[in-house]
Amino acid sequence: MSAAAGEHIAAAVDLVKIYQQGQARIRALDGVTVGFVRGQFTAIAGPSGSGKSTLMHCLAGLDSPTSGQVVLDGTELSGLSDRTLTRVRRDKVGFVFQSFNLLPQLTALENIALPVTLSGRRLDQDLLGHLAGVLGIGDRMAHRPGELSGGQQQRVALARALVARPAVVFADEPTGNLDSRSGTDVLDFLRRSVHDLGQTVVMVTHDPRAAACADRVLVLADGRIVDDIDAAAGADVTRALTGVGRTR
Ligand SMILES: Nc1ncnc2c1ncn2[C@@H]1O[C@H](COP(=O)(O)OP(=O)(O)OP(=O)(O)O)[C@@H](O)[C@H]1O
Repeated sequence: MSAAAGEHIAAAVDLVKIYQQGQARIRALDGVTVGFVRGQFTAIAGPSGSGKSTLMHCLAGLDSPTSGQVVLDGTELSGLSDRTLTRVRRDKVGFVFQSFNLLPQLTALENIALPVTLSGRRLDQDLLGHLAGVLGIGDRMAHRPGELSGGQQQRVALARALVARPAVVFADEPTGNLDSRSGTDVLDFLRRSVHDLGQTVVMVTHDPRAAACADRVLVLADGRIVDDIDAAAGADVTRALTGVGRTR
């Protein structure tokens, strides 16, 4: 897998994550090996408690595995100091969360610019203009999150995640708090960002319809990958997921 890690923008090798809760040991990840190629949209699906968020958090450097390796854009994450890990996350990763996670006191524009500013880089005005246009938020830039709808807030969060041109965008249930129309817009945008801008996107979802928008669907159960569906080749994702009652 070391060679594979070289071909992949993100890779995990034999990841194990054990949570200790009192006397109980919960094996949230049980030996996950997987690579993500550049410019692909991958969904991580599976039932509640199967380890989707844990896998995403380990891949993104938000959590550290009990054992195993994560390589993100050529950097092996294990053993990095908290400070270095924070910098790697800031420079290489864009995040989109179910709950938007915008700073309420900042305007939409300030929220979008924050990760770039914090890393000491210049905001790419052309990309910002492109993203604002595609997302339809150009006239909302001076608004604070409290003055925006949920769908608009998530579109601001998408612009924030994309404008720094991260190696990988990780999205955790990005449509979970949205009505179906706004959810569809978010998924369409993620697809376009992959196919038009070459962005790599990894999205955790329990929704088979959301997973069906991806090129590839990894199915987790009990901390293991039990299926790897090539949706780009026309596999029927909704049927594959719902047929076996795998999603919550
Ligand atoms: N901080 C923690 N401490 C203890 N156990 C945890 C912790 N985080 C997750 N777990 C456990 O690890 C397992 C995997 O959790 P995880 O959140 O990764 O699953 P998931 O597939 O994302 O679930 P959901 O769809 O409900 O969000 C579960 O059994 C969960 O209870």
